[in-house]
Amino acid sequence: MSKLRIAVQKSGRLNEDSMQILKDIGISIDNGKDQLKASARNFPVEVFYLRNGDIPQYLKDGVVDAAIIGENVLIEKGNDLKFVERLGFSKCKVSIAVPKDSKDNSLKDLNGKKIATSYPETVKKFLKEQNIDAQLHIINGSVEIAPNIGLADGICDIVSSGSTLFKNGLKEIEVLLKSEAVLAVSPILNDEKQAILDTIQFRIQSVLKGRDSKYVLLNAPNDKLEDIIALLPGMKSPTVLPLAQEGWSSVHSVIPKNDFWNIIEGLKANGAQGILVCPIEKMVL
Ligand SMILES: Nc1ncnc2c1ncn2[C@@H]1O[C@H](COP(=O)(O)OP(=O)(O)OP(=O)(O)O)[C@@H](O)[C@H]1O
Ligand SMILES: O=P(O)(O)OC[C@H]1O[C@H](OP(=O)(O)OP(=O)(O)O)[C@H](O)[C@@H]1O
Ligand SMILES: [Mg+2]
Repeated sequence: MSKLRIAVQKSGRLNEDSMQILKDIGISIDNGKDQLKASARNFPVEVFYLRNGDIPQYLKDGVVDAAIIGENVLIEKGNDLKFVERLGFSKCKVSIAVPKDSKDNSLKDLNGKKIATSYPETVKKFLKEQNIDAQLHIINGSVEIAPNIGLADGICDIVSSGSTLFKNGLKEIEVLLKSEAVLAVSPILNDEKQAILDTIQFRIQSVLKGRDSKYVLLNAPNDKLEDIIALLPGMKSPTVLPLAQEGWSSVHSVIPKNDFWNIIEGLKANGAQGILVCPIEKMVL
């Protein structure tokens, strides 16, 4: 039986969350130190530990079948490579920034200027679309230092918290794209491997839905049940069970994590008591 070869970043910002998601979908890997390849014990998967920046080429060549990779790198080096799932971690932007006291305040001010970047293809495409003619200076790291040492007028690099820009006295003037870790796939996948990928994708979706939701249990006075139920979406609708105490019910439901506090405050305002909130490990619809 064939195995699906999945690439993950060997070390760096994506590694830990990538290994965690594989673990959460039930793929156990014996991860020996300095091992570049490992087989899962309980699933037809082989994991390859590679540099994030090298992964697009391996996908194109069919050397690996799938990969957990930053979307920004896929855009820069992936040409027509597709991804099948956004994974919700390593969120960042790719932005253009200039010294904060510079008179350049918008993209058009960079006409005829020099931009340092590790993302030349992304920047070239963007500048062309925007009709800006700037020169690129390609460097692999510490891009934010370039304007301070007279290497360039501006930079284009990853921005997350913004602290690297701040520390180097830079201001963001344009966001080219937003990125997060994605599950990318090789265009060369046979049916057997596609079936393994489908199973992995289904499991990942169950884990991600679980992470985005909370399970809520509460006691509700029966005369307020209608209002309380109206606040709770549930998977189909909330479960309502009578309590031993007359006039009260127990209500169970699933709520989206990002609306959590609003819903809880609404429940309390409608007389809900003993509200319990539990994490959901996996959610299979
Ligand atoms: N500060 C950040 N906050 C959030 N995500 C980030 C940040 N920096 C990088 N990323 C994301 O994580 C990915 C990996 O970044 P990291 O710095 O670990 O590796 P790298 O040096 O770009 O790659 P390689 O594995 O090729 O050495 C980036 O491509 C981007 O998608
Ligand atoms: O907005 P911030 O939260 O400051 O994050 C942005 C910084 O993070 C990344 O660098 P990293 O720390 O990965 O170092 P690297 O350049 O060696 O990859 C990126 O290249 C930026 O420099
Ligand atoms: Mg980095």
